[in-house]
Amino acid sequence: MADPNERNLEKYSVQRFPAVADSTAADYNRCTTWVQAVSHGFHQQRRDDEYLAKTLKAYQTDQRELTGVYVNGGVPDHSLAADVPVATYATMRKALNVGFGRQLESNLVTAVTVRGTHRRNGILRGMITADLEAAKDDGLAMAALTASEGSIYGRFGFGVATFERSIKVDTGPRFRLRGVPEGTVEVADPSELLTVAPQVFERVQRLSPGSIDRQEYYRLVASGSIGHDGKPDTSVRCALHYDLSGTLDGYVSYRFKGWDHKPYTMEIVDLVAATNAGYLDLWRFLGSIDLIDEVTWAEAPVDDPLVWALEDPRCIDASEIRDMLWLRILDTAAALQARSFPVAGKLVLEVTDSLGLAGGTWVLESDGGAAAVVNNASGATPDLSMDVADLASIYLGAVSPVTLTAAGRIREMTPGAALKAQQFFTVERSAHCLTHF
Ligand SMILES: CC(=O)SCCNC(=O)CCNC(=O)[C@H](O)C(C)(C)COP(=O)(O)OP(=O)(O)OC[C@H]1O[C@@H](n2cnc3c(N)ncnc32)[C@H](O)[C@@H]1OP(=O)(O)O
Repeated sequence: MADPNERNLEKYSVQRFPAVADSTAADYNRCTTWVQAVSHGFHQQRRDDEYLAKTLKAYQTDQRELTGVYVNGGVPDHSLAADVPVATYATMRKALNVGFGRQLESNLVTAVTVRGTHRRNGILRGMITADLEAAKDDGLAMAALTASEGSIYGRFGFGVATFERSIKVDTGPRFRLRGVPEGTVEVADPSELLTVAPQVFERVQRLSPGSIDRQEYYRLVASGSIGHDGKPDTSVRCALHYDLSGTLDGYVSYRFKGWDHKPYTMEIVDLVAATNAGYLDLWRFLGSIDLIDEVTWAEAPVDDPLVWALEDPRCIDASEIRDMLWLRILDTAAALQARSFPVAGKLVLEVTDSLGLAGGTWVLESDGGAAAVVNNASGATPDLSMDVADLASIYLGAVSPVTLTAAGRIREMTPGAALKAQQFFTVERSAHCLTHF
């Protein structure tokens, strides 16, 4: 642990190891015990061998690095054994779309748990500070996570970078979309998604600011190959969208909630479209399914073209707008240089960082398209001053710097600089992330 107090050093030891899927490998048991500890931490059931095998296979494909924190010395009789970690943490590396097609390799943090009997001893702080420092030392400029609670990660410099919301769409007679279909939709066997889903998502990843490249698990879930219990989910159905030239450019996988659930509802498992037409045509299809009154989606964009395509936008009952992707800038100059800024000009940004990873004052100069140059400007008077978490929140346009100034989070030293920064950090379409991890 990076920030260990003496007590923790004596009490705990940390092991970091790659996920292995080979059940005959020496490390397999350590990995399965680690997965069981994660299930425990998230109040899920004990996992059976099938679930463990499938999960570790997917983890190995993603090259996940697992961290476990173990109690030193003995544990009391009858309690969980010393080889069961009291805390878990995992990382993998995936690309983040930072706007205008640019990709930034990022350190994805997931599976963070600390056993209730060891909480609030600084174990999370130790794990996360060590990992963020190591990721930066390894040349990464960005870390990302999705959070179980909104109060945990701001203190570590993470800021909300995308939102999502749950929608219920009334697909009764008033469900009508403007325009006409620009392709065709065909029903397919869900197993087709094992190959099709990653291909379609690869296009979406190139086109969508805020998108994170998906882990292996997604194609398994979308195709019904694995459900929450590790068994195949035979209730999953799927439809594919083809553009006018016959190229497959979108899919939806969905399941019926059952005849005892009223209104009769189709629940979207995954909806991915690489074209605007594909997205709307898949909704046309969903709206046309006989015997179904409602379609629900828990991962809908907040800025959703569907609202504006519907003749009656009140068909959508939206609730629970939630923070989704949280970003943590590890290297300010590298993260800014990774982006393309759509306006030309210059901004001087002061960034504070309580973990000491990304703080400083930077001159950002953009030519309005191809290049952004970032120079260290220590001593210069900044136009704007903000915490590194706030820079993460404006980085893909999740919130306007004008709003963060009004909230007292950003300090504007040069009048008008917050509005200028809003224009700088604009991306080509509202950031949305379809990848939970
Ligand atoms: C990316 C993901 O995986 S998100 C999933 C996070 N995991 C969960 O929600 C599972 C259930 N919860 C847990 O396992 C634990 O309570 C954790 C992981 C959230 C926290 O672990 P702990 O080891 O207790 O945290 P730690 O003692 O290092 O606390 C670090 C700081 O965060 C604060 N903190 C920890 N948990 C919370 C919380 N749930 N809400 C608000 N603040 C919190 C602590 O007060 C402490 O603050 P300080 O250092 O500024 O004084």
